[in-house]
Amino acid sequence: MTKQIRLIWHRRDLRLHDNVLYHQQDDTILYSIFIFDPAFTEPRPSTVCREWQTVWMGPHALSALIHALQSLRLSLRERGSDLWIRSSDPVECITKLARQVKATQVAWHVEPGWYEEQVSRRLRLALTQMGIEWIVYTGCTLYHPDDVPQTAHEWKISQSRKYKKETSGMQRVRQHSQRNGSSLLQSQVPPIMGNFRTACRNFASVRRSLPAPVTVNTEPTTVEPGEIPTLAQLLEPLLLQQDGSILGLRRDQIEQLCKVAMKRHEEDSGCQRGSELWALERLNFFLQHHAATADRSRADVELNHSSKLSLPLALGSISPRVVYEQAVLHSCSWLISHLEMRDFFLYTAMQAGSKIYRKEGLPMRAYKGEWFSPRDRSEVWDKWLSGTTGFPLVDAGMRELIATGYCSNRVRQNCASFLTKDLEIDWRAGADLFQFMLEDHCVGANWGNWMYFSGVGSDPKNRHFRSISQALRYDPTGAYVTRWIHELKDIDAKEARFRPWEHVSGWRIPVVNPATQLTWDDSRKLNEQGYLCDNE
Ligand SMILES: Cc1cc2nc3c(=O)[nH]c(=O)nc-3n(C[C@H](O)[C@H](O)[C@H](O)COP(=O)(O)OP(=O)(O)OC[C@H]3O[C@@H](n4cnc5c(N)ncnc54)[C@H](O)[C@@H]3O)c2cc1C
Repeated sequence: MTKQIRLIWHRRDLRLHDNVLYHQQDDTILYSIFIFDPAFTEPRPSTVCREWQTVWMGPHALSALIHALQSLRLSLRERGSDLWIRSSDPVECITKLARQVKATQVAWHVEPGWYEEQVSRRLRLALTQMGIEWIVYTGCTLYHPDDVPQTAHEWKISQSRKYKKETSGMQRVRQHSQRNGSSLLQSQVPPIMGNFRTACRNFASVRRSLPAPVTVNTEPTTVEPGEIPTLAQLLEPLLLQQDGSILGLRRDQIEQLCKVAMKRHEEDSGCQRGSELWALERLNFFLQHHAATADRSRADVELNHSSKLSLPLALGSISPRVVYEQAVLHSCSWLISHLEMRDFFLYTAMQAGSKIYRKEGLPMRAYKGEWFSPRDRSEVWDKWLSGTTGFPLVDAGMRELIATGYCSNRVRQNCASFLTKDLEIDWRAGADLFQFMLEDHCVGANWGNWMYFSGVGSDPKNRHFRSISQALRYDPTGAYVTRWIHELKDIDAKEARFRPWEHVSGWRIPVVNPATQLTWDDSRKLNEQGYLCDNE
């Protein structure tokens, strides 16, 4: 029998635990590679307007990626293998390397996203022509695509409360199928998130996670391992850009963002934030000490009010199934619900392909509003992205995002609602900017949530957040906004944290009428008593 040689192409699956690519017949020789695709670090046309460019992986995301790769390489070296690193087009690189090591198979994971699927498709074609076997698995979701309903009928019946998994038997037949050549599912997933989650829960079971391999069977080669680029090297193309060309950002804004990310990168190099080891420790720490008392209504999650696992989940340095298993052990049901929510957006992205980038989105019903191009509203666009709209919750969120690449779900929702429903700017500008800024960017979660909160996604309620009322409810002491808005630091009046234009001399004029940022009840309260905070 010919010796099996498998080349493993790592994408957003930067882990050894629960990684099916490392589970093969014992005598298969394994080689692993990660490729920096220039498409992710070099400017590309933005989704929102022709004149602007964007960069898919911004400084914060690149910083975490480097940590995750350093850690994965070390783990592979400890197991007798290595992680090869290259910077080039993945298809050219893999086909060349496959020839060089005489690979009989190339294996990789599905990644939601149109471009990501196109690269996967090109590679499948090239390998088929070369007569090399290819194997594509799905490892990013909680529920495996082979286990969820496959037909419109199955989706429908499994949404019913009366549906009984044990009596159906439909899903058991598919339980052990692993191979999945295309990331597209066979039938349309339900457009409403709640229906999707109920159907998955009723119909499918979460597969048991796989252990990390103790050793990785490999053989010496003449292949150069390659260096992991430094953050400074990866940021070079970005820093060469002209003023305003990247999503309208000024050069000084880009330089500042890179400076902040470089500083954080150094600070985080000890713990290797985003890596597999960091993620597993974070999961245990959070579940043991904080999950039971986390107040998930907070805009401010600084004190462990949420898991902060979005970064390793986006990089694939932690498996959603491992998070699930630990959440079950600690009876943390809300965390499981959030993983299901994540699945909904990933499945939608896998299914919709390039449609998630359309202005009209994937609406439940046609969107009736008007959107302006951010170029036509460049002044307010700049105020929104730099955190100077005058509204503390939105401004704090954007400033936290710039400083860390992260802000809580509540804050992201408010920033998205404000841009699209108050400033009436095309939602895709916001999604492009978040893609560039977020450390935890994930195509499905980012583009899906943006569609959802701008009214062209799967939100049946078409929510419009009133940012002052939201702040009163979710940041009632104003602790969050004072942390990020230094102009509010020395102001004692609590009311000023919600309506600073009334209390802080020289405060910028808010970009929209403040009355639009209050619910009807809060508006009445303000009119009647002249203030919003009860203790003043
Ligand atoms: C406009 C907008 C853009 C977003 N972009 C992204 C993105 O690019 N990447 C990303 O991972 N999340 C995104 N989210 C979802 C959410 O804000 C983050 O996942 C969450 O804030 C991460 O914090 P956490 O890990 O502490 O979450 P927890 O509350 O602890 O939740 C656990 C995990 O569940 C998943 N999750 C939770 N909420 C959502 C959600 N609404 N949608 C999808 N997954 C969810 C995440 O993987 C998260 O790590 C976005 C939300 C909005 C409103």
